[in-house]
Amino acid sequence: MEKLKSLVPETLRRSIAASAADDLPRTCSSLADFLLHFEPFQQMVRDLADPEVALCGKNKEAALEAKQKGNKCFLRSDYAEALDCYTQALRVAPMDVDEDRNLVTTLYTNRASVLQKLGLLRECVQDCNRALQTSSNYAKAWYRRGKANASIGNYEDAICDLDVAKVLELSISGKRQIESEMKIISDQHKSTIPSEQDNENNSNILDELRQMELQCVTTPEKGRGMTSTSDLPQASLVHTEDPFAMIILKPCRETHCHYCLNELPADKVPCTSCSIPLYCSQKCRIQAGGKMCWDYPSNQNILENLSANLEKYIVDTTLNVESETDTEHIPEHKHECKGVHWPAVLPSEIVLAGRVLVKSVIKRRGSTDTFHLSEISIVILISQIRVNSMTIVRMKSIDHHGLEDQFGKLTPWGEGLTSNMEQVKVGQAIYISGSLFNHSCQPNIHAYFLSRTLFIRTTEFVTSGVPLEFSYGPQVGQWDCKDRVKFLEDEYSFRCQCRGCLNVNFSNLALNGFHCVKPNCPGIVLDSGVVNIEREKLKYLPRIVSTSSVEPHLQVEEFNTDEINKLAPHVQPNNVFDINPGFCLKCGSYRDLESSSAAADKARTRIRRLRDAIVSQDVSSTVLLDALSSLGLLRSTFFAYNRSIAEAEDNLAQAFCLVGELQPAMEHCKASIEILEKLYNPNHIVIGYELVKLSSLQLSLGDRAAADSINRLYQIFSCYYGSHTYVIFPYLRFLRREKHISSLEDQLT
Ligand SMILES: C[S@@+](CC[C@H](N)C(=O)[O-])C[C@H]1O[C@@H](n2cnc3c(N)ncnc32)[C@H](O)[C@@H]1O
Repeated sequence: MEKLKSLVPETLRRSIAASAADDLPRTCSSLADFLLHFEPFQQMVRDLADPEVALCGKNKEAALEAKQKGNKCFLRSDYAEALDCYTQALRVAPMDVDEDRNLVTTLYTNRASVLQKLGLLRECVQDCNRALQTSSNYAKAWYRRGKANASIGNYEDAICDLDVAKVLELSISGKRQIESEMKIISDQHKSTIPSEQDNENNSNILDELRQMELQCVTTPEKGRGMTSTSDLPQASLVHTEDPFAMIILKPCRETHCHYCLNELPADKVPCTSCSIPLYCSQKCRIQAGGKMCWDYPSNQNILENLSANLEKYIVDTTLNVESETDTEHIPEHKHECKGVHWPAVLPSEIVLAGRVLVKSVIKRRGSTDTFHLSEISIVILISQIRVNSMTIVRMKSIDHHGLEDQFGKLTPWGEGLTSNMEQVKVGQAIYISGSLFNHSCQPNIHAYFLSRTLFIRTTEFVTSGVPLEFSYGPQVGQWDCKDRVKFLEDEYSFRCQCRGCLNVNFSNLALNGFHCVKPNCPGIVLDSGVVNIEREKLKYLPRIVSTSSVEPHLQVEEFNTDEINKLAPHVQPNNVFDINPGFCLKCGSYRDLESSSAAADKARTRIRRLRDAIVSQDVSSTVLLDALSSLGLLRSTFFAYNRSIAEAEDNLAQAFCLVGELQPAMEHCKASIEILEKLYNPNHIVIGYELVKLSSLQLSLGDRAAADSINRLYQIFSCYYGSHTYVIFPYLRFLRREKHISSLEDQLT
């Protein structure tokens, strides 16, 4: 692709780059004309579309080779490697429905053995199901399913599985062995007390989604946007939606399901017609690609000698998922499957545009409208995708079992939760209604994803008619106004008109502010970048602060009294000096920002060194002491709520944790939270993440304040994720359970 791009004449490239909207039809047509008559382009399309040459065709020889490798790994007990080999073999194995026992059946059965060895018993049962769906008379697969079902306590299924295996087994000795195993399982079954069902969290999402009346309103500043016709309490679910079209991002192609975007399990399911996508289940495979071309084998020949119950059991086991799956919607992968697999070679936005087009074409079939697409509409579509698509993110999962161990032993939280929560970008999607929500750097709603479904919740009480806006990325508290404005202009090509950017705001000044040169003065000193963007807003500030209330002739709605109150202690109430870079807003003293910045940069370099040491898990006392003295310098140079101080405190908390000194770790963690509470707000999700770290340290130290921290973080997460809190942050259960255990211990002592 890059090579092809470099072959487009420079003049043509320049004329397209410099095109105004009116010129685009002409310049784009020139590019289309050029490519249509350009032989290397034609050849590339031919190569990509040729199933023989293309990357994604099935290949029986390659599948057999990978299978052999898998068998060898299995024999030398290298199960992890065997798992990879069988999965690779399944990706390229063709579905030979004519053969008595096709390769796919054997591969799923072999992989089931590996999964059994690895203790992944549910996954083992799934692979047996897949094997039986292609060859229902395969005794070995029924037998393995029975053994795995017995191990996870599904005794009734296990007995049925072995019963079928016994019928299919040809040798008398084999039948006897199965019979004796059935007897053992049956005895185990009788001695087992049925366990209580975990009924928690079965709430129906649709029940939660009240009949919110959202309406689309248009303003000159932001175009269309969404509001509610009634007041909305905090944490209300206001919108859910499945994407019109979606694409998995390239870095996640081997790790996440290509349909639902959840992390892939050990029993990955490849596409039956090509070798590219991987799914977490058959259901996702079918949703993505539609029902595939092969038919299920008939069960007729094995059903003859069986009881009616067992007959029904076989039918249920071998036909379950496929027949139940709703395939009404338009499958995204189907038109890309076989021949060339475009997502492997083209940029995500182009593939997404292709999926939008296919869906539109299919939807119009049957309607009388004709569908005509010119080069210019494709260009518009692609640029609209840039503006309107949403990036689907996932919270990187924490290993719960590891967590449980840590709680069990109450060991220090070195590698656990004192590190920051990480989000992974997994997909890009078009949501038809979701893309009508505008951006705010101080949002009042929060968007998140469960598999590919978008959910939107209020994070504060929202009065009817107030715009509902989530953040497209930057937020007040994270960056100052000029950085946010620049980011949004670069990434989304609009100048932000949100409340966080238009109004006076404490964080916009504090985040990168300097300390006054007088050590005891609480005033803020601003640099020229901040002054330039804030000067207009600050013009009214001294008068507002001096009267402690907003003067009637000023536009009241533009001033948030909470923000003014936060600023009041740090600025001079009387307008006696100008707002200039380097001058304290409280006492007017001058600070030489050039030399202060140079000194602060050195301190930040030493903090970065500490960060590197944390990453390599090798924190020496020299690095730690250096960082501590740098923190002192940052505190005397920067304003008390400057973000660099919060970051230094956070790094020190992690470093002390790593070296096993939990008390100072906890103090630094608290200091970081104190700053972030001012920059964001005390109930912001960022504070929730910090409280996870703090509470885990408090638990390790046996500090009773852990209970309050855990309650607080639970409140914050519930406000952002409502009934999905535990689905998104499963470890919160462990924290709450541990809090409960500590409080019981307190009662005992
Ligand atoms: C995903 S669309 C939102 C819906 C859009 N307003 C419409 O009329 O279709 C994003 C576009 O909305 C506008 N927009 C969204 N948030 C904005 C904001 N805070 N300030 C100014 N324009 C905004 C920008 O034009 C941006 O490119």
